[in-house]
Amino acid sequence: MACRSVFDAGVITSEFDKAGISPHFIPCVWKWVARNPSCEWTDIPSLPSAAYLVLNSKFKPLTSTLHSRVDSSDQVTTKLLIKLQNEAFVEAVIMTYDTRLGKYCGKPRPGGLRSTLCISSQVGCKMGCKFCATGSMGFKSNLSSGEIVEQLVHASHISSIRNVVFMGMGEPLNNYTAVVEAIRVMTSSPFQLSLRRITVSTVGITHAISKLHNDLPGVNLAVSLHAPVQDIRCQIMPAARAFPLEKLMDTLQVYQKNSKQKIFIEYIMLNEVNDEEQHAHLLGKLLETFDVQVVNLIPFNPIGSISQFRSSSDVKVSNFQKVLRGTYNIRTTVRKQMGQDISGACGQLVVNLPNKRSSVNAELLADIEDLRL
Ligand SMILES: C[S@@+](CC[C@H](N)C(=O)[O-])C[C@H]1O[C@@H](n2cnc3c(N)ncnc32)[C@H](O)[C@@H]1O
Ligand code: SF4
Repeated sequence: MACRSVFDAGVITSEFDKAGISPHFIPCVWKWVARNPSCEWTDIPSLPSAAYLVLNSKFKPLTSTLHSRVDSSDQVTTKLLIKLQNEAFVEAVIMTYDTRLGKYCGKPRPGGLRSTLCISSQVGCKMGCKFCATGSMGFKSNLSSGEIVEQLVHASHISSIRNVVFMGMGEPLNNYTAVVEAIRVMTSSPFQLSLRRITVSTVGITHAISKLHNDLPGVNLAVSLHAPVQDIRCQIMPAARAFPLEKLMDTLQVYQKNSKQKIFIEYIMLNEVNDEEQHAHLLGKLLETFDVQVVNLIPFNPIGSISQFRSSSDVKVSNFQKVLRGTYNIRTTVRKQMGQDISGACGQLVVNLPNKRSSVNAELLADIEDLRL
């Protein structure tokens, strides 16, 4: 039987419990592994002897390996290709921000560093969005909570990670239990990230959005809306049939009422699909009663022959932005293009080999990071 990751919190808690070992020892194990992923269990001092037996028989320090790493030419973006125990690959992207220079920077000065990590929650995705290469893969497997946390462990050996965004491969709310468990581990010792610095991006899985605030109060929610009306949403995002726009907006109203948190809205700009002035007005009206942190207009990243879409012209994107800002007073940004030379762009990945294009969206990280400043 395959060994489990020690970062699978539920599994290690239950195994320790069965062996009569206090759960208080778990953060100690995590601390050692986070510091030194190739440690031997016997390196960890002061554990009860039963703990060494359990660790030896059931767990590996890390179940995934860092297969390769590619830095962008400006060294702002680093893409990690991580091999899972089941031989599948996922990607994670690190972006480094220099707080003193006030921009993403490849050569940060000491003390001015903050890094954001974009991670994957699934291999492939069953949501099938027509503009997304990950969607075209279909669903392959869910990551365990440990495999999700291990992306943070690998990345932390390269950079000091301050923010985490679930905007890599997969639909995080479609792997809800593992994602919630992983976030709880990330916010506890030794990682101790603040929930405020973690963002979950979703296509709009309504029943999961309803639970999110209770399970993770304070976590940020980004919604990939992409159309202001149901029929366009259905054309480009098959999941909209299962999670209709009206239901989604009702769910978001309740979410905001309960959480008192602003939401991030993602809107991919697809030529002659959802990018006309009338769509901007419909979107503005749809969002009028919401507390929106920002609408991110995302230039479509071509995914070769997989998709029939084209990116909207700069003029159309700019007009769209003007309507949302001018008429509806909604903070609206246009996604920066980043990490292109290492294929670190939104939705472009079908991961198998190191040089294939990436689904991890470096531009999104930039927008989220900008808003934290
Ligand atoms: C890859 S998804 C992962 C998170 C989640 N499944 C979601 O859809 O929000 C992250 C973001 O990338 C966007 N995206 C997907 N394919 C894209 C493409 N080809 N060009 C630009 N953005 C894309 C998605 O719409 C979403 O807003
Ligand atoms: S955009 Fe998100 S939900 Fe849609 S197919 Fe890609 S990963 Fe899945």
